Amino acid sequence: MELIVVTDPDTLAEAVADRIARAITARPQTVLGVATGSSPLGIYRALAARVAAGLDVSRVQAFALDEYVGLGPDDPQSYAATLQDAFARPLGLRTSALHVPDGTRPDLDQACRDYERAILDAGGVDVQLAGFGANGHLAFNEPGSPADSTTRVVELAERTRADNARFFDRPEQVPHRAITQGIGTILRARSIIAVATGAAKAEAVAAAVSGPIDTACPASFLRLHPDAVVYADPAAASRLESLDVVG
Ligand SMILES: N[C@@H]1[C@@H](O)[C@H](O)[C@@H](COP(=O)(O)O)O[C@@H]1O
Repeated sequence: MELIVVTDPDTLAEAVADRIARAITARPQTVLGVATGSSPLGIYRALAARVAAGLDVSRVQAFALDEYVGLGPDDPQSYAATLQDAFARPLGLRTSALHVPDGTRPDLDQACRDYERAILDAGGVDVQLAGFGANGHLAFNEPGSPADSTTRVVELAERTRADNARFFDRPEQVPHRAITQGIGTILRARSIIAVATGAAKAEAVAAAVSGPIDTACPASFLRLHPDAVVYADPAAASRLESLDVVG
């Protein structure tokens, strides 16, 4: 796994947007894997600027990593709504080009199987963007998640619910469960770009990049992938040794 430390979050966003734009230019029907949280927001803004400057995304499809159980696209806190607002609409993607697990289906296990199938039917993810949970989670794969896991319903760790409470009016509104792509699902992507900014991610980045590859830090499984890169700012990389900062 490659680690690239860039000077600041804006530089990181531009560098990652360039990388994704190059992939889309080379393959206009690129299937992107998209993440929620604060970390990718600058990247989505930088990509939207490239679309405004002429990057053609009319054939791009996108698959979200995860969704809360019980929240549908009409709920502003759902990842479906968040990704429409932050990613799909600014890039001018058709609504149908963004796929998000359906956490409102009565049969959630079937919804998970259908989501795995939809990714396969689209030809798999070409470029997967991911953030890091402060506890090392990847998508909503909490510590303990196996490397070969597929899309499934998971219980969220209390730390994850607390970290994500800022997006809700009240902490108790944060759902207890989510549908998440599994680690195995994510590792099937042809390339993976994981991003981290800020000191709150330093421990997770250090564990993922230089700790043991095991379920205690699901993000460490990225090291099993042949084409995974981590972009971090100096704060997020501060628990690692001997770094070359670029950008
Ligand atoms: N399910 C998402 C993760 O996919 C994301 O990586 C994490 C980090 O969020 P942030 O970038 O806001 O720190 O948030 C949520 O838990």
